[in-house]
Amino acid sequence: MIDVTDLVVSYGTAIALDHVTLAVGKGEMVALLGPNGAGKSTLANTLAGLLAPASGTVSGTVRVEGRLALVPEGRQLFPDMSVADNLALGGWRSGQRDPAPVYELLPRLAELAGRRAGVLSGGEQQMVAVGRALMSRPQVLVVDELSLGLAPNITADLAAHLATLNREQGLAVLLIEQNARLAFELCSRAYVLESGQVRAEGACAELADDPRVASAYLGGAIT
Ligand SMILES: Nc1ncnc2c1ncn2[C@@H]1O[C@H](COP(=O)(O)OP(=O)(O)OP(=O)(O)O)[C@@H](O)[C@H]1O
Repeated sequence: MIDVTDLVVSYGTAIALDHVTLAVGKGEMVALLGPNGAGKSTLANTLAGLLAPASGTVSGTVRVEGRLALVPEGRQLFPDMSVADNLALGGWRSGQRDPAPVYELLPRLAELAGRRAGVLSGGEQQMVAVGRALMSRPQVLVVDELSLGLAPNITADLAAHLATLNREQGLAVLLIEQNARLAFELCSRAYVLESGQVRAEGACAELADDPRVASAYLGGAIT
């Protein structure tokens, strides 16, 4: 669903992604781990076509099959708009107006529909961000830091929703996370990005035993 080959993205002279190659197959859940500044959001934004041409230069190949939707870092909701209107914006490009399928998956959103997004809790806002992405009926979802600022039980609840979508609807997911434990629970494969380079990749079960990866979880450099 996602095929990235030799991707280089730089901001002026600063290289954010340095010859990155990665893939997400049909129905796969794949994790992308890495410390702050590794280039994770740059990759997410490149995949979603959000990289402003003026801010970055790009080379390499990015191929996406089907519709890709992004749950951006920090949710990026419109705080003064209602939950229903935030969801509607997610369906704007695909012409999908009916939120019923999203309410069916995330029933709490139906209860929150009339509330202003800005007054919701962090977990509720993240649920809106996930719901908004699902409004476009994507075949592949890129989630940039699901767990950011959320309590573990809220994160686990949202993660369970993603796992259900993957299992029941074959939604492919690229889960960008700093919480490696969560990523390894959900995903079968992972990549570790550091300083813009893929420094480790493989099955989560194997990566979890790799001391270099353990060091990356703690924010240290991979040697
Ligand atoms: N618009 C921009 N202009 C200049 N430099 C940028 C821009 N966006 C990101 N960078 C730089 O590119 C590098 C990668 O940033 P990016 O946000 O992709 O990392 P990240 O892994 O998502 O980090 P975090 O986990 O902290 O969100 C960083 O050094 C960052 O300072």
